[in-house]
Amino acid sequence: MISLRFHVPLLVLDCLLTYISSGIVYTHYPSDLLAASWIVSLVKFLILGLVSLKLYHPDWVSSSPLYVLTVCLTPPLHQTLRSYVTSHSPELYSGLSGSLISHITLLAACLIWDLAMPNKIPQPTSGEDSDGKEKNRENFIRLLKYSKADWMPLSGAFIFMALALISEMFIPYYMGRVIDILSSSYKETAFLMAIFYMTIFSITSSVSAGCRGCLFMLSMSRLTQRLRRLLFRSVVKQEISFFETTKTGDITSRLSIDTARVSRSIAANVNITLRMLVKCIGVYSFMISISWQLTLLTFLSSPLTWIIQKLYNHYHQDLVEKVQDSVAKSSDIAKEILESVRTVHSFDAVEIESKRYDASLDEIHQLQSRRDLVRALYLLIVNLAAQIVMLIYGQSLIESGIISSGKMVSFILYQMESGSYIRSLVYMLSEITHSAAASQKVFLYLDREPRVSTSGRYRPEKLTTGFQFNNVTFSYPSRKDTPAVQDISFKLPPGSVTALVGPSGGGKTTCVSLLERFYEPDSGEILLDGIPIHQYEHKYLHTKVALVAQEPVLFFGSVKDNISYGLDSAPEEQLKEAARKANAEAFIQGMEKGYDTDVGESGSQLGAGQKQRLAIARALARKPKLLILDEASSSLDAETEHEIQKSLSGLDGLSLLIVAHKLRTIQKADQILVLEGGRLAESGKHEELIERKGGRGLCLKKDLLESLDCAWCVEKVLLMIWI
Ligand SMILES: Nc1ncnc2c1ncn2[C@@H]1O[C@H](COP(=O)(O)OP(=O)(O)OP(=O)(O)O)[C@@H](O)[C@H]1O
Repeated sequence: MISLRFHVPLLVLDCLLTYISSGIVYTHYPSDLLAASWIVSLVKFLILGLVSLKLYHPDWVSSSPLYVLTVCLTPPLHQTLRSYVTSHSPELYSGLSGSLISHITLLAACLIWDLAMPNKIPQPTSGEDSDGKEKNRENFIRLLKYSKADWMPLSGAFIFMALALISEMFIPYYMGRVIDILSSSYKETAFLMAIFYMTIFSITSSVSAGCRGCLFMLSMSRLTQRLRRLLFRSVVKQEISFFETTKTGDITSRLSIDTARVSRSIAANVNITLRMLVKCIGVYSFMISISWQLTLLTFLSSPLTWIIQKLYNHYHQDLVEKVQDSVAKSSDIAKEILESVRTVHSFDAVEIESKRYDASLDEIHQLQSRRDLVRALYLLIVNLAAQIVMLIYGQSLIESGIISSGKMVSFILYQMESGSYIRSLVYMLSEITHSAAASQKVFLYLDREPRVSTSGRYRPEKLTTGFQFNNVTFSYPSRKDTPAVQDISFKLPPGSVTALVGPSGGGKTTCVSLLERFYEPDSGEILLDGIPIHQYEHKYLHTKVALVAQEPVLFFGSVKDNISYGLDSAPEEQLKEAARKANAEAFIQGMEKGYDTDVGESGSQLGAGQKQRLAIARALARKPKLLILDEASSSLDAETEHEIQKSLSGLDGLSLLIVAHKLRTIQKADQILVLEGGRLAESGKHEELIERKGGRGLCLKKDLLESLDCAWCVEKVLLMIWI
């Protein structure tokens, strides 16, 4: 933002104009210097404004008039404030010193703005595309748009913030006055007035600060909530491979930490901008009015502070990122242990796992301590350097009678205030740098479109010919060069039962996932009634295809909630009928509250067989055209399985696709598809496959036997004996 091509000519011209115009105006208005200083500023603004438009600089196109306006307004504003508040007689800045101070103040503000809103922000590590440049400003504006709904509390917060700041600024001034009154000839009225003003400003500042904090917190939490809601919606609709390639810890940390940080950044940015503005015009006006020499000295120490700050920011940012990573890692560990607590207990690994978690906490602690130490050192160096220089010089000014000790006290208080301001500024600077990165990450997820499109709109009244795989080939995104299924073609006619069999890793589950549209085939097509399934409306398709997995996932809630899961509305009779067909009605009615019984977290209050029957009922409640049972009867006894199959086969037009290991399931299937190494090795009815018993699929070789999973081997052995 700071450009020599822009600032140096402007400063020179400003000094020249101030010198000439002050001389002219002074001769015409010797008695009203306040009015004179406003006229000088107006003239300067017109000329400098025109010139600044010529001094083209890309970064300054939008903000140059603001810069000129601030430079021109600061001196008369300062004079006016000073004459009203302190009864000082106004004076004209007639040369280099006045203009220099205005420019330096503003340049310092620009520098801080530059630091607060750097052009380059840390790039996300996820490898997602991003242009990076100017992104943080764009993100900030986008965040402001998200905050539109909170304009009332935010405006209130700004007003209270300005009030608090203005009141704060007057307190040190009146403290200095009290000291001066006490150390010189005591005047009671002046003393009481000073105390009165001090009290009024203190009360106003405290009340306003309280209201400001409250309103900021309110709008911040509302924004956080809004962002979380949007982010969750966007994340949860992503395709399955997104969740396979993105760590859960990453997603949850974006939902919880990054969203909060991003909303905080609004308050932080506004804090910086407003505080800079009010402090620049206010605190530094007071400081200059007390002693311009000391103020200049404070400014001269700024480059040193700035260099230290740059170094600090660089190191601190690195540490903050490490802390964030280790926090995410630690929550991943905790999650993993808690999710597999049964295994941990059965292997008596409680102590080992606790130690693993302890180690992750220790790592966080070490990193946090290092970060805090660096911060403490930084503050110490910055504050000490500035204070010592100023105190030594201040003492010489008092000794030579240039300022009174009361004024020196006021100055020190102002300087301390600006010190505390720098502290919060530094905190907010790092906060803003990280919130820029955080908002980048949040927006990346918010803007991410699922790779599996859900834009299909086709939803016919009637379906007639069923599903069909046409030369389908697919590789998982994480294993691009090894196809999980290759050139597979088969049909699932309405009303038929198809068994998918084969050794582990053969591609059975992959076929199911493709039917569910968890992934998109790399080549070939999956058709429903001759139309590619991606052209169907997403919700419609998922009522036509229902999946029951081997270990079905149930959700916390009642039996009824679980059966009607995902359905907008379903009459109770429809749910009961589904439960009946799934052979679940008897056990549901046997429960204390029947359909209203809670199933516990993830269905923990139900047995494995009951869970499977409930999951089958949930699938049937949607009245699907294709029901996929992915080893879904593994926990059912033979009789229950038989009952379920009987009721399912009675359903008109329902195709069943069964990923099976059980002989009895295979025997009854209309077609058996044998998948090996991702290819369709054999297909046909049970009898046909047996007739072809010399064929590959049923040939029992020793090496093949070893490579197959246990259940499949048992099936083969049984088949051989049976044959
Ligand atoms: N999410 C995944 N990411 C990468 N590769 C995968 C993924 N899921 C499966 N695979 C691989 O794809 C191939 C087919 O796996 P698939 O799960 O479809 O076989 P399967 O016949 O269902 O096996 P199982 O009977 O053990 O479930 C295997 O080589 C497997 O390692």
